[in-house]
Amino acid sequence: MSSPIYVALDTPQLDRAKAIATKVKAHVGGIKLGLEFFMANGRHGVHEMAAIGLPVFLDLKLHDIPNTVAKAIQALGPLEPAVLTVHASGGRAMLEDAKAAAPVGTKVVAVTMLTSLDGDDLAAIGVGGAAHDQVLRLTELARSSGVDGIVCSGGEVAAARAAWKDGFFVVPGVRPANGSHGDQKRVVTPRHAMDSGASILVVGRPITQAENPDQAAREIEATL
Ligand SMILES: O=C(O)c1cc(=O)[nH]c(=O)n1[C@@H]1O[C@H](COP(=O)(O)O)[C@@H](O)[C@H]1O
Repeated sequence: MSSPIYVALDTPQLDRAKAIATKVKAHVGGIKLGLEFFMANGRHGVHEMAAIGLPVFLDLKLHDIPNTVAKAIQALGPLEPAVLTVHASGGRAMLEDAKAAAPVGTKVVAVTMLTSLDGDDLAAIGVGGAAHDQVLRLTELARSSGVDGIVCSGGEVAAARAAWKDGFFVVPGVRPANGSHGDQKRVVTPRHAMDSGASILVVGRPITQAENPDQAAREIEATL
């Protein structure tokens, strides 16, 4: 079985993204290209990275009115990413239209609550209650809107999985024991996330900033 690790290649430099992907190729199941990479390298960059031969997770976290999101996804269609993100808080119509606009083979996953946020951040944007409840509310919205899965932290994935048995669960914000959290607030270890029901893990800096990215990926894979 291929590794559940998707390495987040958060860099504007195409050459650097290619070099890291090539180094870690044997120990990851796919690559994740996000806003930083896409803003700098666009569709051309995605094509170049796809040529490496790993599945591509295109993480653009689309969040706009339904028509705009659907048209943006249609425009991305020829890239045929394995996974594409939208924000669950864009609402039911946006989620339904996003799924309808995506290529058949692309999993559309809805970001529930960013792993960089905690309960205080929710309160600051006027959302009452705990992070856990907000994630479960948006999980149910995503499930009933027909997308393929969600993005959440490893702290909520067990409850989300219990509520949506065949959903696709993406867990970022994972750190090896004693790893630096950086800007992430809701963090668990990769092993904990997998044991709790994650389908795939997104791992960025613990691999990309390591002195030896291949060894870092191998060490994380060995804990799973
Ligand atoms: O959708 C994502 O991938 C995502 C959602 C989320 O809630 N939190 C989150 O960190 N991410 C992404 O996961 C990656 C995490 O990177 P590291 O913190 O460096 O491992 C980044 O590329 C983020 O954009």
